[in-house]
Amino acid sequence: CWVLPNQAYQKLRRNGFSGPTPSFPLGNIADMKKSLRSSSSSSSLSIRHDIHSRVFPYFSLWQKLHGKVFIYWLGTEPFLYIADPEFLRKISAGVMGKSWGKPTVFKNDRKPMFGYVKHDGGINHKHARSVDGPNHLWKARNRRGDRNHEHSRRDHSEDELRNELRKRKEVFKKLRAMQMALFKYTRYVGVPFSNFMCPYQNSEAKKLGKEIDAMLLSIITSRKSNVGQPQKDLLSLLMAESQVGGSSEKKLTTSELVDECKTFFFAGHETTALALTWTLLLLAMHTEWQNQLREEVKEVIGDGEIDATMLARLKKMGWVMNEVLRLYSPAPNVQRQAREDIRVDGAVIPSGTNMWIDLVSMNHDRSLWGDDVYEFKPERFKDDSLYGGCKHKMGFLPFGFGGRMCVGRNLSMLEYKIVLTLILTRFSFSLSPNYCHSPSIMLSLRPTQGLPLIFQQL
Ligand code: HEM
Repeated sequence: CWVLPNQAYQKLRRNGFSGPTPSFPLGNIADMKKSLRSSSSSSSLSIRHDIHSRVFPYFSLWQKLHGKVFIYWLGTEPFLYIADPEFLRKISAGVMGKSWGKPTVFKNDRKPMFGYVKHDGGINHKHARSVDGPNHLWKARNRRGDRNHEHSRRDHSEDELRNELRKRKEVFKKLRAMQMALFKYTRYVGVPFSNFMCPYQNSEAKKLGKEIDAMLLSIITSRKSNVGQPQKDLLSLLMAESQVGGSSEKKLTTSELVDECKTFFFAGHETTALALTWTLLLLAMHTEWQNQLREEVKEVIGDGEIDATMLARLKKMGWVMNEVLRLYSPAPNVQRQAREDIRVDGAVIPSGTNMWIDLVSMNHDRSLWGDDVYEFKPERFKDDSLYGGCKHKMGFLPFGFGGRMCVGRNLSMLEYKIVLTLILTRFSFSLSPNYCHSPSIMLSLRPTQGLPLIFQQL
């Protein structure tokens, strides 16, 4: 618990990395909790986008004392904190995809959420294909002019649909409850025997995990037995994709399908839904951008049916999405674990080192973005659609980087544009006077007090 991590820590220190002093067995967790408590008491009516010191107050403080690269401790696990894109470039330059893993310390804690983390040696290739698969199938369906979606829905017996919808709602409710339970529990990540510190949350998460698996299993099994009456939704597309070619290598097992569903909720649904949520906030505050996007949708799509090629032509909407991901990145950090020694500027980051890359800090770094860093300015992506004028190519990583980059980025862009198009063509919206700006991290970056909006039908 202590000797090995401490040896790793000493190696890092010898290589010139400093950081806040840890104590046994919590590491720096007590300081982190204390600083969070004082910052979270400050939900406010004024909306400021410089959120770093609010959502990561401890990192913001330690940066002032130790710079943009330092060591801190989660329990008995040392983490190398990184908010310097040049340092990140250097350490990732010579690293092959397989030499990066996810910190093992998170593996067990998050198991009820993502069964797939067992494939830690790299992205599960079946998984990657199936996440991108719906995208291809969606395009293919539209190319073929197959518009039988509604039709096939009607074919499906009403009772079965109702039954499945009820189960799906229940699954979502339980997944959300599991997230809350796990969030409290994972605050003691890295602390030896932390299972006993939050026994209720821990057993609750495990219980919910089992219930969710059983419900998803029953949905998949009943889908499988309904040959010839497919629903055209993501699960069916995944199931169809897993059958394509029919070879056993390509097929997903039922338990892999269950894992995929959970991944879609946490890695896929949550992130895209939050990107849309923050977009609604920013568009409610900037009605000129609401109007610009509405105009663009009118020009590109008109009254016709949305298809993938049209979505690609919604350029301004793409800028808005990027600017939202910059200011309010739903995935606020990226984690890595070195699987081999990494050499950087004569120093060595030893194999096994955990790394915590702070995306919120880099997205709000004045030295990378300029004096307008806290302003909502989608036009910064006009001439530089990938980096928005960021002074460093590794300074804007909303979907991560390298071999472990988000496998759902294309899908999320499609979902985002479809949903936003549907909202913009039906409603105009403004911020409710009851809105309280309360961004905080609960695994993802969320408005903890919700986002009340006033909608007006167009
Ligand atoms: C706005 C939406 C999204 C954002 C901001 C986002 C962001 C991220 C980030 C930052 C990572 C970590 C990458 C890394 O470690 O380098 C990640 C990983 C991942 N994302 Fe996304 N994501 C989004 C949507 C989606 C969607 C729709 C899916 C589809 C299911 C998805 C599936 C995944 C998976 C499976 C991984 C893990 C990859 C691995 O470590 O093997 N994401 N995402």
